[in-house]
Amino acid sequence: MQKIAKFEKVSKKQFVQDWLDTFTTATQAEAIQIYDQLQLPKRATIGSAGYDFFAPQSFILKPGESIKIPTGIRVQIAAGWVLKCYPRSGLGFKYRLQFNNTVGIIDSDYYDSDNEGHIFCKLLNDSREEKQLSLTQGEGFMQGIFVEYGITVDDEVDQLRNGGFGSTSKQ
Ligand SMILES: O=c1ccn([C@H]2C[C@H](O)[C@@H](COP(=O)(O)OP(=O)(O)OP(=O)(O)O)O2)c(=O)[nH]1
Repeated sequence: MQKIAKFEKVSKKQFVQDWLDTFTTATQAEAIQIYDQLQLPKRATIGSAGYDFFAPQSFILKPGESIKIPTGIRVQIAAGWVLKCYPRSGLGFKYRLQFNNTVGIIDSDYYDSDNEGHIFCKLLNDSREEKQLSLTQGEGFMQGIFVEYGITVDDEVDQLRNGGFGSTSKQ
């Protein structure tokens, strides 16, 4: 198996800033407490492809509701690889849990961006059976899979990334 990546927590400063931007009623003390309890993503078994990301905080999602989650995690990825994030299958089966952006693509050069490569996720409870999703802090909610990719033979891109969603189209 090729070892091509390493998960880390973003800095406490970055996490607190992003947490308070996202949850405007949260306090700094709450954000610090959440940061201190963050766990790095893990695979459940030797044969699992997906690294489970664990909920930084408990939350409830009613059908039709969505939530943006600053995971507190960044990842160093070798060139030529990408991390693709999906909802955990069990939550998909039970609640049709979706990402607003369908799949989270985490590029290797996101790590060096101005938000430290902080991975965010936007979840939607798309249940058609009026099922409310209740997730406890520390429970897995998304899985990330490292995938190798290629580029075209005439690819000459030389632009550098600095930022999250939509950053390369802003320039
Ligand atoms: O669910 C996601 C998807 C993306 N990202 C981060 C990592 C990724 O490297 C960066 C840019 O994402 P993407 O390339 O998918 O978005 P874009 O809107 O096309 O932005 P860009 O113009 O920066 O490529 O945002 C997340 O944290 N969570």
